[in-house]
Amino acid sequence: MCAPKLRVDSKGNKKMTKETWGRVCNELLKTVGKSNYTTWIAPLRMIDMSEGIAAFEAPTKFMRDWVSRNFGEAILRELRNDGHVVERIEFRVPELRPIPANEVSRPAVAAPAPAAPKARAEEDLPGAPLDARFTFDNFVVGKPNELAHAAARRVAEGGPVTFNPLFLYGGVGLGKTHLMHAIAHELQIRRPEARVRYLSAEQFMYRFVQALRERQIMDFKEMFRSVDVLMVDDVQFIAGKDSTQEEFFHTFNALVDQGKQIIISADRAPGEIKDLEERIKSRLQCGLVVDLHPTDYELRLGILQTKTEAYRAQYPGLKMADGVLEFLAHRITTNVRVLEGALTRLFAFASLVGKEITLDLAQECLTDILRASDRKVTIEEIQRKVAEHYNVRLSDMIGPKRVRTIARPRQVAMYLSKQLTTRSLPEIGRRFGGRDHTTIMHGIRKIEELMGSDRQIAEDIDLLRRLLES
Ligand SMILES: Nc1ncnc2c1ncn2[C@@H]1O[C@H](COP(=O)(O)OP(=O)(O)OP(=O)(O)O)[C@@H](O)[C@H]1O
Repeated sequence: MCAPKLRVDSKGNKKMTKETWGRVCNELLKTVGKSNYTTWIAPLRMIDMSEGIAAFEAPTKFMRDWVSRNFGEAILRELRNDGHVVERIEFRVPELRPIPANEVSRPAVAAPAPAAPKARAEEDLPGAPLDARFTFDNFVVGKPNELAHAAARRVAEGGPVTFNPLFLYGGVGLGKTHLMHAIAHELQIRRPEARVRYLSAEQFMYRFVQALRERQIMDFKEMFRSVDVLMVDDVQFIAGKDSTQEEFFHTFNALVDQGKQIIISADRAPGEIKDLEERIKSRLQCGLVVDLHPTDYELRLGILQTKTEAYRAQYPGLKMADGVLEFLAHRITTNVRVLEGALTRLFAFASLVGKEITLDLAQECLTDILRASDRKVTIEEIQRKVAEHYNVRLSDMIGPKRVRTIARPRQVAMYLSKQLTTRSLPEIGRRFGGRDHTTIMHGIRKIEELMGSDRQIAEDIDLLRRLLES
C-alpha cells in the first residue's frame, strides 16, 4: 500500500499528502503497468521526504535493489511531475527476520554428512546441507554417466552460463544428487563469492508454503532470486502442485533472465513428467538435458573397486578373495545405492566375524539383496511392456508385419530381450515368431545404431528398461 506518513516539508516545499502520493501512484500504475505496480510499487512505504530526498521503505533487500534499479527513475519523475522538489530517492529495508534453522529438512542422504565444506548458500540463504562425500573425486565415470559427468564438470567450472538449465535425469540411485553436490562443492572452491543454493523440490515447496502461511512471500522471493546458482533436486515432486509450480516457474524465469545458472534433476525427462505444466516442461528443455543411464557391469565394478579402497583404510587387515567384486557387479544390477549398501554390510560383517571376505561369505551375508536382484525379466514381459508403450498389439510383436510402426517396436523388444535376459539369439528368435537369429541380430544392431542418433529411441529404451527392472 502506498501510505505516506509525510505531512510537512522542512524547506517549505510542497507537502506530501495521502492524496498527492495517491496521484503519484496512479500515474505510476499507468506508466509501469498493473503487474509491475502491484508487485513492486504498492509494497513501498514512503517514510520521509526532506532536504530534497524522498525515502521509501521496501519489504526486502531484493525488492529494494530491484525497484531502485528498475523503477527509481519513474518514481522520481512522477514525484517531480506532481510538483515536488526531489533531488534523489532512497530505498531502505527494515531489519529482516532471521530464518530459523529448523525450517530446512535434511535431504535423504545415505549417512549423516561429515562436516561438509561450508557453502555460502548455507550461511546467507539456508539451503539443504551438502554431503561432503559427494565430490567429483568420488564419482566414478563410465559410459552410462559420462555425458552427465562432463556437463556437470562444465557447469562447475563456473564460467559463463552456456546451457541453462542443466537438466539431469535418471533412475533411482544413479548419482544425480551426487553430481549436484559435486558441482556445489567445486563452485565453492572456484567461486567462493557465489551464492549457491541446493535443495530438493520438496523443500522448495515446503518453504514456499511456509512463506505463504507466514506472509513472508517477499523474503522467499528475495532468497530465491538473489542466488547465483540454484539447484533443485527431484523436480518431479512439484508436478500437480499448482501454486508451487507457478512460483517455481517465476523463480526460474527471474534467474534465467539475470543470467544465473540453474541445475535441475528428476527421475525422468522433462517431457515425461506427468502433471507438470507445459510451460515448465518447455523451459526445462531449453538448456541441456542429459540422462544417467542404468549402470553397466564395468561401471559397477569401478564403483565397487573405488569404494573398496576406502574400506581397506577403514578395516586394515581385512582380506578379500579374488572374484568377490566381480560377483557383486554381476549380480547386483539394481542401483548404486544398493551396491554400496551391499559392500558396507559385507565389510562390517566380515570384520565382526573376523573372516576373509570370500564368495561364500558374500552369499551368506547378502542373501536378501542377491535374491531381490535376482528377479528375472522374461521375454514375454518385455514384449508386453514394449507393445503397451508403443500402443501396438502384442500379437504384432511376433507377427509378420513389416511396417515401421510395428517393426521398430519389435526391434526394441528384441534389443531389450538380449540386454535383460540371458537368452541366446536363437532362443530369442523362437519367441519372436520363429525368426532366424540373424534377424534378431540385425534388429539389435539397428537399435544400437539408432540409440546414438535418435534421442527418442534412447529415451524409450531407458524408460522401458527401468519399468522392466523395477
Ligand atoms: N558414478 C558413481 N560413482 C560413485 N558413487 C556413485 C555413483 N553413482 C551413484 N553413486 C552413489 O550412489 C548413491 C546414490 O546416488 P544419488 O543419491 O546421487 O542418486 P540419485 O540419482 O540422486 O537417486 P534418487 O533418485 O534416489 O534421488 C550415493 O551414495 C552416491 O554416492
